[in-house]
Formats: sequence, structure tokens, C-alpha cells
Amino acid sequence: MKTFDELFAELAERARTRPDGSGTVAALDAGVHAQGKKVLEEAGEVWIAAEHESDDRLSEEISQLLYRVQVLMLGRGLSTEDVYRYL
Ligand SMILES: N=c1c2ncn([C@@H]3O[C@H](COP(=O)(O)OP(=O)(O)OP(=O)(O)O)[C@@H](O)[C@H]3O)c2ncn1[C@@H]1O[C@H](COP(=O)(O)O)[C@@H](O)[C@H]1O
Repeated sequence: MKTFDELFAELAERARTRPDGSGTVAALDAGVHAQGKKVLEEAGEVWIAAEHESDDRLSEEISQLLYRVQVLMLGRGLSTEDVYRYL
């Protein structure tokens, strides 16, 4: 189990060290357009899960959306502070 901040730190480290086999590195290399499409795709899956699926499936879809949002943040060079200042 990890928090939003812990996952973001982990993904930032992946971006920095670029380990072989990292899906995050591949997603970052795919560029902002592809990263944005993934955010939209996962958001749609969250919506469907919220209407039709279990709490567990919804939670899983939300976790994937958070991951995709973080990849997009890293793709654009944003930090968590850049976002948190608007919360
Ligand atoms: N939390 C996640 C996470 N959530 C979602 N995903 C990716 O998103 C996919 C699910 O989304 P999709 O519905 O788009 O599935 P898909 O289209 O079949 O997947 P792709 O072909 O696009 O990979 C998963 O198969 C993962 O590839 C994640 N990939 C990685 N993480 C975490 O990120 C960290 C770094 O991971 P790596 O970069 O892979 O080492 C680790 O802690 C991982 O647990």
C-alpha cells in the first residue's frame, strides 16, 4: 500500500533512473498526447465502475486513474506542489 505522494516519488525516480522494463518509462516516452489519452480512458473506466461495479473494482480503477494522472504530471514536468497549491 502507498500514498499518492509515495507513488509520485517512485515514478519520479523511475523517470530519473529509467530502469529496464518499467511501464512508467515507456508511458513517459510515449509523450503527453498518449499520456492524456490514458487519463481519459481511465476516467471513463472509473465512471463505468462507479455506476455498475463493486467498490473494490471502483477502487482499482481510481488507483489506475491516479497513476495515469501522475504519469501526465511527470510528462509535463509538474510537481505535486504545482497541483496542491490549487487544492
Ligand atoms: N500503480 C501503477 C499502475 N496503475 C496502472 N498501471 C498501468 O496501467 C495498466 C492498466 O491500465 P489499462 O487499463 O490502460 O491497461 P492496458 O491498456 O492493458 O495497459 P497498457 O498496455 O497500456 O500497459 C496496467 O497494466 C499498468 O501497466 C500501473 N503501472 C504501474 N503502477 C505502479 O507504478 C510503479 C512503477 O511501475 P513501473 O514503472 O512499471 O516499474 C509501481 O509501484 C507500480 O505498482
